[in-house]
Amino acid sequence: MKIAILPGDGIGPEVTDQAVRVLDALALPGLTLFSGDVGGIAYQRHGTPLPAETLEMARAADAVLFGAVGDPSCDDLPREHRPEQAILGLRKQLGLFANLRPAAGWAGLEHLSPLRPELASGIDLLVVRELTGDVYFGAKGERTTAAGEREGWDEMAYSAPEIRRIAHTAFRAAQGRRGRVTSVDKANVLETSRIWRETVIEIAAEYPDVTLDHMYVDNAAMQLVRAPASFDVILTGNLFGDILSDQASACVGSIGLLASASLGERQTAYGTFGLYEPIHGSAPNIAGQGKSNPVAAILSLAMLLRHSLGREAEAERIERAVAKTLATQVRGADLGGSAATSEIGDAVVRTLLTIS
Ligand SMILES: NC(=O)c1ccc[n+]([C@@H]2O[C@H](COP(=O)([O-])OP(=O)(O)OC[C@H]3O[C@@H](n4cnc5c(N)ncnc54)[C@H](O)[C@@H]3O)[C@@H](O)[C@H]2O)c1
Ligand SMILES: CC(C)[C@H](C(=O)O)[C@@H](O)C(=O)O
Ligand SMILES: [Mg+2]
Repeated sequence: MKIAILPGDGIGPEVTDQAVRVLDALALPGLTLFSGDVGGIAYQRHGTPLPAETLEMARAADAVLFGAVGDPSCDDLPREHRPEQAILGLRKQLGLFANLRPAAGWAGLEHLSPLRPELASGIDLLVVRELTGDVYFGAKGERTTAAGEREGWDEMAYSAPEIRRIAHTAFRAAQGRRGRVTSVDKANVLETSRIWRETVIEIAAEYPDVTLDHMYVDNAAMQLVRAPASFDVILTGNLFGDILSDQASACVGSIGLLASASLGERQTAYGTFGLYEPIHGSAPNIAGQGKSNPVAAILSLAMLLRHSLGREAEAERIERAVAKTLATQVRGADLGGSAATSEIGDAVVRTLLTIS
């Protein structure tokens, strides 16, 4: 079993280190770890945010554990050199079109949500975000208007095959959950969303056991804070999914808690090849201060073990260790506590070793 570790920038290395410690504590036989540069650090060392050797390392692995990319000192670079291009390039080039972002309320953390505690504790949803299409990957550029002013433009497109495959992911996920898919779009305005909605309806016919409803994204953003427990699976495009998943993280307490899996079609000897990362970014405002919450990275490792390595028992063991750690008040500043990043890692490892 090969895992490529790509820590990246800012708090990426801090939180990934803690996830790797948890992985080490499991002492899985036959596991080899490789690590590579990605993002701003890769640009500094190799002149590109996604060096060919990093991409090859990811391709050759059974799974990728990714930290975060983003470096404010790169903000003025041309787009192709900016750190964020690395994660977009990995997703696209590895065919990782299905991004799973689960968000569930944590017992004992309800008071950290800006929502009323009874609303926060009822949250148990999965954002299924399409990850290799939409306005992210359309043509883009800058031009001059007739009046001689600068104008930026980004093309938004979704093809029916792209929509069909992510719809299948969402319906299958709903079958293993509460059997409900809410497809989120902007079909009252966007052509991409009209095709999206019609295609999702077509695929729904193959899943008579799943209930489908549709919501415009503006209403979905409102319902997510008004009645978050009403959502089971949220099926949506790349841009809307990016935004709604950060919002869902605040509803359950902190962005430092939300993990993700990015999956494609490639099967390995042990499961589905995938890339696993917290939904948060490189958080330059707290990087290097031991203030980052490594829980999202540790839970991303659990998703890796589940989906790519076929290690459900170990995935659940990590999830139980995290739940117990949070329950014992070992919490970082984002959760109102004072534990440092490494202390949270220590506590998860310690707890892991006491449960089977
Ligand atoms: N997949 C990725 O690599 C990814 C994801 C999102 C943003 N980014 C990049 O990260 C950089 C910063 O972006 P941003 O500030 O908008 O988003 P961010 O997610 O990095 O930070 C948003 C806020 O949440 C806090 N936060 C994030 N993760 C935390 C954690 N684990 N523990 C405690 N607090 C945490 C930060 O301190 C900040 O206040 C940008 O360059 C952006 O492009 C990368
Ligand atoms: C860094 C950025 C390109 C990325 C995205 O928008 O997909 C991030 O916000 C995420 O959620 O993973
Ligand atoms: Mg995001």
